[in-house]
Parts: sequence; C-alpha cells; structure tokens
Amino acid sequence: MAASSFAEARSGIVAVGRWLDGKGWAPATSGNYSVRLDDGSFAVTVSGRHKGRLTEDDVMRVDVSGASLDGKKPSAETALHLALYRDFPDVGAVLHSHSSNAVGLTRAFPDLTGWTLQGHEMLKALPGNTTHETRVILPIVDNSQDMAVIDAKMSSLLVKPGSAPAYLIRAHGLYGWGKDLAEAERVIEAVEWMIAAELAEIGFRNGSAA
Ligand SMILES: CSCCC(=O)C(=O)COP(=O)(O)O
Ligand SMILES: [Zn+2]
Repeated sequence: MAASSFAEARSGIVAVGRWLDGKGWAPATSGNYSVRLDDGSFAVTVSGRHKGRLTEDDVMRVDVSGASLDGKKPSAETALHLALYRDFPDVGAVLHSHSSNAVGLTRAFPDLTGWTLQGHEMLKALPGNTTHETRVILPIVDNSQDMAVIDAKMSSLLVKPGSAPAYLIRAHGLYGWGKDLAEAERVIEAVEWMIAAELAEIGFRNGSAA
C-alpha cells in the first residue's frame, strides 16, 4: 500500500490543483484531491477552496470515518474518496476533475450506466494495460448530494471485471485514482483525453466538426 507523509501530500496536492486548473478541469472551486497518509489518516482538500490557488493550509487531515483531525472543513465529497481507499487497499491517491467534456458526455447519454473505452493507444496509460487491443468500462452513476447514495451505486460497478480505475458522476465530473499521486494524475489525464477524443469522433461522424 502506497502512503505518504503529510508534508509530501500537501505539496503534491497543491501542485496537482494548479495542474488540473491549468487544464480547465477545476473551475470555480470544483474538484477535490486526497492522499493516503502513512499514519492511517488521509490528506484531503479543504472544502470550497479554488483548487488552482491552493496553499498548503488548504490541505487538511481526516480520519478513516471522515472526521476532521485539525478543525478544518473537509471536502463535501470526502466520503467518496474514503470509499475508494476502503474498497481498494492499494490506492494511495484519489483525484476528482470537473471537465466540460465529462459533464457533456454524461448529460448527452442520460440512460447510460457506463462508457466503454476501446482500441485507444492511450489505454496503455492505465495501470496494467500493455496494448490498445483491450477495453475498459468507465462506470457512470447519477449525481446526488448524498455521498452514501453515490458510494452504494459506484462500489458495485467498480468491482466488475474490466472497470477502469475511474468513474463518472453524471452532470458532475470524473473520479480517478492510483497507487500514488503520479499514477492518479496519469489516469485522470488519460481518461479525460479519451473522452475528448471520443466526443470529437462523435462530432466527426455527425458531420458537426470541420
Ligand atoms: C462548485 S463545485 C461544487 C462542489 C463539488 O462538486 C466539488 O467538487 C468541490 O467541492 P469541495 O467541497 O471539495 O470544495
Ligand atoms: Zn465535484
């Protein structure tokens, strides 16, 4: 199991926020990020902060139940991060992006409960994939303000064979994870890129792109 010191997690999370904001995937305070710490607690972003302008004080610690360990208010979506650490003991970092592509895709296909990514060379960026001749399923769950509702839906989808280390929340955004921050960044970047490529492909097929 990968785990970091709080100091390392803080600086890594600040940097990740700048990077995701630079991509346009963290607008208007959206998104949240976490890292599993070596003492069994978790570093997570403070709720409501602009993720492109985080300082180290905007990264706090929670225990395994989500209780604040330093008096700050954790992300409203902390329970979704903790659910992933609970279900996948090897996960060391979880990132949540809010791209217009992820939102647009899930709103355009309101009945879909999953999106299959198949045949992309970019699939090799996902842990364990060595060829484009494969497919992964990106589960899609409906949004809710009750994190337990999202957790209950996504936990059952993610244990299915072929699930990506990522899932979409409809009209909301993307969650992705990895053994550490670097791997979680690669998952988010690869999945966001494949979604963008497939939306472009849909546009070409419909004759709506030049
Ligand atoms: C304007 S973003 C709405 C809340 C959200 O979806 C999000 O990712 C950020 O919430 P947090 O409490 O982590 O700041
Ligand atoms: Zn969100």
